[in-house]
Amino acid sequence: LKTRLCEILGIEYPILQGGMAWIADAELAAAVSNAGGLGIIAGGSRSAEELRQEIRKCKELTDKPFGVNVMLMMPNAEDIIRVCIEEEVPVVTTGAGNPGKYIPAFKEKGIKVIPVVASDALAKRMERIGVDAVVAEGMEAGGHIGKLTTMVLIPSIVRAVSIPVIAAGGIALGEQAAAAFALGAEGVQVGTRFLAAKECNVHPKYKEKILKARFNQVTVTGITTGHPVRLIENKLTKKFEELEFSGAPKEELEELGRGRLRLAAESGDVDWGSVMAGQVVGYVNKEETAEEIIKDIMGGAERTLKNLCNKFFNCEV
Ligand SMILES: O=C(O)COc1ccc(-c2c[nH]c(CNC(=O)Nc3ncc(Sc4ccccn4)s3)n2)cc1
Repeated sequence: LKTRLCEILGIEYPILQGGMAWIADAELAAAVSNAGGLGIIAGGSRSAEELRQEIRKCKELTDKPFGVNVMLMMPNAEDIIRVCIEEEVPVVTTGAGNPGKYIPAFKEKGIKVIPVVASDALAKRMERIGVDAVVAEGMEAGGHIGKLTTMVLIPSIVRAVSIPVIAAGGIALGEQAAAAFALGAEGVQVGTRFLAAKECNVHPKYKEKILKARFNQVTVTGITTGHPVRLIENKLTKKFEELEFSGAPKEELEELGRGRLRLAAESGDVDWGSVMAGQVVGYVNKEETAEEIIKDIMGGAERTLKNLCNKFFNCEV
């Protein structure tokens, strides 16, 4: 199963691993890239120099393309971007903001840029300034989420631009990837399922929560603050919901949420940390290698699309 994205990024399968802050490091990214996808190192949770070391480590672990995810709202975003350019990172994905002013510097170095877009207006602006593809993330995703589901969001972004659209949010199985391709996506970005990869170095207690979580244990906090976050329910979410529905001021709620992802991902405090995860967490029940995950998703997507063709149109593929 090949799409334009494979040629543009030089990857075998049109599948990206989400550059999840505090979770995605060089080891996970290299394993995903070695298995034919695009591994992505989180830039949103490191100093510029720590990122430089992570990039160099990734280059030792794989000679395939890999990416760095830049969280544009981070205070050190410009330093992170400077290191990506100096280290000639093959691909940069960006989140939580408009990377417009950095595009010329990336393009001058031949660095591919793939922003997450929050609307078709932003998608059109990004295409006009020359980004290589866009990620459209549905609210099934873990972490900070938007308003629209993948099923609703993807066709609108596909119609808005002619560059490849990568679907994110609610994709962990081959059938879900096939559905994204049916909606017009030319790639998928997977987060939650790679959290449970053998090569993912998130704290074991976080990984255990992912493997045991059921669909009805995923909740969203912060809807009233305007910064909704999807995560697995625990003591923190119950405390947050109490405060939220007792009319606590927005600042108090935001303060409660600060630094909690690191607490869960690094220190393994899964009671009072933010155990961010997407709605698909109920399907993620065993630890597998990045290669097993990629082969399962891409193999499943191909099988699903071929079965649909045979079942509905009698074609013999
Ligand atoms: O028009 C504009 O300028 C605004 O543009 C945008 C606005 C929002 C977005 C956006 C929404 N979602 C995403 C990508 N998804 C995410 O970024 N999901 C996240 N989950 C947990 C996170 S934890 C964290 C780590 C470091 C700093 C802050 N938070 S980030 N980007 C993209 C562009």
